[in-house]
Amino acid sequence: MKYILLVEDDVAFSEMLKQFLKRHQYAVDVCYNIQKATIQLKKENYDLLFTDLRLPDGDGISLLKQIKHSKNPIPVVLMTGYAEVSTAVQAMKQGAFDYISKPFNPDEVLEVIGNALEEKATSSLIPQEENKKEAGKSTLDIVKGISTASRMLNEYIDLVAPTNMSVLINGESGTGKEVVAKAIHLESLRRDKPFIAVDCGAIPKEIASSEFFGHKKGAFTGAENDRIGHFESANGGTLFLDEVGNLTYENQVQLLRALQERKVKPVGSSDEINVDIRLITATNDDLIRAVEKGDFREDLYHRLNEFSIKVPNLKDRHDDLILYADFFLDKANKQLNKSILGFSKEVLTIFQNYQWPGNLRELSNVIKRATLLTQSEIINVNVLPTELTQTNDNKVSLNKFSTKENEKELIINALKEVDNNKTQAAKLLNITRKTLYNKMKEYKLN
Ligand SMILES: Nc1ncnc2c1ncn2[C@@H]1O[C@H](COP(=O)(O)OP(=O)(O)OP(=O)(O)O)[C@@H](O)[C@H]1O
Repeated sequence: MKYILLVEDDVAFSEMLKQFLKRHQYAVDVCYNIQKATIQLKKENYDLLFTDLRLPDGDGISLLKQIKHSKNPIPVVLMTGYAEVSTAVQAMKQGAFDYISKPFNPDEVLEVIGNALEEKATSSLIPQEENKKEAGKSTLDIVKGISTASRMLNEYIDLVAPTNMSVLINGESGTGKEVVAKAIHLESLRRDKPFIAVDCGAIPKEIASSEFFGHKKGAFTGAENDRIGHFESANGGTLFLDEVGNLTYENQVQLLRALQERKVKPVGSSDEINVDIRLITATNDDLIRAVEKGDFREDLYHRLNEFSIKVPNLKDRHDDLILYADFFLDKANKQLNKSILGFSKEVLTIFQNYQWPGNLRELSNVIKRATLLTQSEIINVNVLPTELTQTNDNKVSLNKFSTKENEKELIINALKEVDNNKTQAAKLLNITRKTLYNKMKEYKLN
């Protein structure tokens, strides 16, 4: 199985190309800019680089130069627009294997890639076994996202992670608050120490102090053995308290004391234990309102909120949706031992119109269920739960998409909505940029 790095900033187009290549037995990773591609090239042994010439942070030729100067050069194929053909020819003089100008047809892509890989196989001195990769291999456990909201979130994570500051994570249910907390821990100096996650909403208030600070055998009825509390378990590492707004007033006082004194005393013990923990908390309540109402201690609130991070709702991460869908499909395929290739166009339209009240968790569940129910290669509308297909938004837009007469009107509306940005409009319409251009020409919308 040959392993291709695809570098293309048009998310919908790159996704389509990736699925197409996967269907033809290639393993593909996608990057959207040069910076990410440079990191990937250092990390993985690819057989081929397939890159757009124009990228948000430079041009594909700089990647070509890097590869030519590396120890194990691989073939590079460039994608170009019509107007860039002369640049592509220059690139070939600098060592690119070939270029392919957009719009291109699928057979052309397969032919150029096939030729480039064949050339590599005959000229390469590296034993082929070393280059073998598994289908769809991804080294990422989570999706970082490329939407503006995700970029800001990732920036905040990168900034605060190496510090020792307490972080309060806000966000609706299922947005990924725990994943953010884990990411902060893994990027911190405490990454080799424990990460202990505690759901405060699930702890009965009577046993909360024993849960947090531990207890001695016989401290209360039922305490049959010594027990270590979460603070001690997390010593040296990170303690993540989810649903922190659910703590009783009494538990809030105990928590504040432990944080201020950096010591805990197990229930029934007279000895104090020194603890060094970094605290990360999460809530989907409005803690400021809780403070105003007197339900949450203001001093504790400030102690927890040295830095705050808001995790965006899935509906506000529109540009990430396909990435997440693809990630959850790969995951479901592995868990259920299936090999479904992707989603039908209608399904992607429904995904993009739906509001996702349950956020990433809901998307993940919907895809897992659909993967289980699907018997063909592609996930179709019939395996989606009714709450997705019965919403007014989706009824209207699906009808509209399926009738030719409305197409022109839809394109005009989409272009208006995104200030004539063709890439964004194509994403909204769930068609490729090239199809959008063709349709605009057909309807004389230039
Ligand atoms: N960046 C990400 N990449 C991939 N999967 C993610 C990402 N963020 C969250 N998830 C997945 O989404 C689901 C919900 O995430 P998580 O449990 O972190 O949400 P939460 O906001 O803590 O939820 P709750 O408010 O219910 O506690 C999980 O299955 C998680 O693995």
